[in-house]
Amino acid sequence: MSKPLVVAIDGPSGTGKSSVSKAVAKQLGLAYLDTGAMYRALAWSCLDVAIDFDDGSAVAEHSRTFDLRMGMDPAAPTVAVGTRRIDREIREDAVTSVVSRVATNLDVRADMLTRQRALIAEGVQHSGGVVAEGRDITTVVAPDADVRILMTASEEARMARRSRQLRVSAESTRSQIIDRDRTDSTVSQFTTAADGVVTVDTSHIDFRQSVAAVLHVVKEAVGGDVDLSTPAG
Ligand SMILES: Nc1ncnc2c1ncn2[C@@H]1O[C@H](COP(=O)(O)OP(=O)(O)O)[C@@H](O)[C@H]1O
Ligand SMILES: Nc1ccn([C@@H]2O[C@H](COP(=O)(O)OP(=O)(O)O)[C@@H](O)[C@H]2O)c(=O)n1
Repeated sequence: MSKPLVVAIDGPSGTGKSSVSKAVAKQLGLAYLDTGAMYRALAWSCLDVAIDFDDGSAVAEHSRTFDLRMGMDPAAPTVAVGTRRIDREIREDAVTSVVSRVATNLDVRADMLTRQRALIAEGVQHSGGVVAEGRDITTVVAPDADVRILMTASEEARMARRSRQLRVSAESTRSQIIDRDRTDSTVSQFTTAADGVVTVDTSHIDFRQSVAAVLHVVKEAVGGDVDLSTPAG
């Protein structure tokens, strides 16, 4: 890759952001940043040290001071607080059900913005670029990214994927994703594409086709600078 490449991908839950972003980062030899995992890590850490979620300033203060460490290798991304790895813990219901409470705290978002921009700069420096995904990457965190994509999918497709992924009923998935997206959308706009953002609708395409669709958008945006010949590892 001749020059740094930043790919920003946003979208609601279950559209395929994480899995597709990881595969694209692998294919392009870039770092991978899961910004949702950062909010999840904060929620986990607040639970761990028993911070009252109703106390917005205590949550924001904790966000500014906790020792969050993100590993950005797309083949094995990691999340830790200090030396404690919490990759599995942040996916548990206890965290999923409270994560929007920390993510809708505007002081928390300001802190995460600083952390995320620093991580993107690190990805550019060490890996020649980064694929960063979340809810506000194309609009707030990296509005100048070389490639900006909004992944969408029908509510049915998203619920079906999540229930398959978590092995739970579609109904219990509803509150996990639809209600959470509704709360999240009070602070970030991730259901319609902002100016210059390309929409990739994954409702009727499978995972491999979604990866190919994103790679196609990257290629269109940066042309010959991208080598798509290396197979994903
Ligand atoms: N285009 C697709 N078609 C079918 N399943 C998909 C597709 N993209 C992702 N998946 C699967 O759907 C589930 C949710 O994907 P994930 O990447 O976690 O979504 P998000 O990060 O947007 O919440 C995963 O099990 C993933 O393998
Ligand atoms: N850029 C981002 C990414 C995630 N988030 C928050 O973090 C939560 C978890 O994000 P996630 O990407 O792990 O969630 P899923 O889309 O995988 O369900 C979301 O529900 C949002 O509350 C955010 O506010 N801004």
